[in-house]
Amino acid sequence: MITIPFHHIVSLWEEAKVKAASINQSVLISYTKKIEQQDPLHFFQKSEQFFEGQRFFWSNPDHSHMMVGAGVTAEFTADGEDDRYHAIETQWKRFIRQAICNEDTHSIGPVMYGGFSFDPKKDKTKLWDQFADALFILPTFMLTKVEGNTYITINYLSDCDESVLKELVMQEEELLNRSSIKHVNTTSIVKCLEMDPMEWKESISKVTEKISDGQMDKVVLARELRVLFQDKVNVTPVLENLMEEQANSYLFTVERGTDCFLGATPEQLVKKQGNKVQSMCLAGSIARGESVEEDAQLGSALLTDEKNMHEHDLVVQMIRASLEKVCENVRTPSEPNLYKMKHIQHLHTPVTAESNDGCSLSGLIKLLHPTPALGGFPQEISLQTIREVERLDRGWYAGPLGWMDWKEDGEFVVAIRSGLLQEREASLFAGCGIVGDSDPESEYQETQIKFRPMLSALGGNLTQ
Ligand SMILES: C=C(O[C@@H]1C=C(C(=O)O)C=C[C@H]1O)C(=O)O
Ligand SMILES: [Mg+2]
Repeated sequence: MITIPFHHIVSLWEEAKVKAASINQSVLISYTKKIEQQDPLHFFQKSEQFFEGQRFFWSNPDHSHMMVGAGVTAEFTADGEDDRYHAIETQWKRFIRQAICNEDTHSIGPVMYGGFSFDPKKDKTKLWDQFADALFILPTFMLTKVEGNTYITINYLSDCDESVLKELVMQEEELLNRSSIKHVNTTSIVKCLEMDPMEWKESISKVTEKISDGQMDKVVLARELRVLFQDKVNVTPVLENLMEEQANSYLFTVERGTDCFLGATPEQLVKKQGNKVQSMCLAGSIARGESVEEDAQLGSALLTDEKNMHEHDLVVQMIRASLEKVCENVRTPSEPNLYKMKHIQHLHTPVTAESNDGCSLSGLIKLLHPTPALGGFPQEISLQTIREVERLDRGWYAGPLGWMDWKEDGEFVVAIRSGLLQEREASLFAGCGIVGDSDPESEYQETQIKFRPMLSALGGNLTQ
């Protein structure tokens, strides 16, 4: 095991204190070191002993980029700001500009993670109290696994005491030691409560009428499933199940005290790396087949279904038009392909582009969110309709969730196929794109399928 030498921690801290005194504000010290291979899930579980309620997990679909955050060194919020995306990025830039990093950062360096609620203008309930409309965290420890290499980063502030430094080194040693930990099981589900399914179907009929009247083209309506458990849910085995079952998905977990928002989403909102920009149009859905033949039949039915193609095309048009405002060479294939997960298959159109100078990741999120895959089209009237007819508090469900590094590059997903765990309860969310010829019963069935990834990871099914 390679740990970070105490004298390095101290000498960077002393350098930071001098700088802090000269600029009259506390300075971040960020130390990154390459370490032996570590299983990120194991690290996530180990960090529970010091940082329960303060952990983060991220994996991209092919697991070539995984991150685990533990502890909170700094927090960024944007209450009352007109542009919450820009406000967060501005705070981050200022904070990072003064940071002292070790030379050996392997270009990993400090990374903040967090997310945005779906719609800050929607009336709030207590459900999402722990998740502000914009909330980002710089963790104390970050384990990063990229392209098979593993790194540990420690983030601390110049104004901490020397005793904190000693504690950090002790914690790091403990977190990285390979001693095995007790395997924990998921608890059992006592009850699943569908929140007003009849009313939800009625709201679909109302919306299809508005669409047929020509008021708008598409609105995404979501609903909630409440799950009650025997005991408090431990997040590690749930995450393990998601990892095993949900191939082709991003995995994410954000813990806030006793609440935890997690999911396995297939949907990327945007990734920016230098001037390279990627996004994804994902809309239009059908079940997976029992056999290879049935699966292929369902897939080709989806690719030729007018209703689903329309649902999808609205997303492609909007994402293209938004990116064209700030990027060159916005490229999409002319036809969607199929994107398959364990329980569902979608129409999928990948998007690539090159950003112009001055185009930031926060600017891209602002332009894109919510796309018609989660909001509707046109954007403002569909959001207004959701505010009026949807009964649930979406909170961070369907919002942008991701991370940003010290170069202001990063990746954000759309936080769907997700749930909010609160000790012995969970709220799961699923929605679907409503267009003029949507049938309430088949949209209802589509949401049933979309609940399955989370429900299955929690050890249940919809007959409970
Ligand atoms: C809204 C959700 O999914 C979205 C809606 C889809 C649809 O209606 O076909 C497909 C993919 C997602 O963009 C969800 O999973 O909750
Ligand atoms: Mg749909």
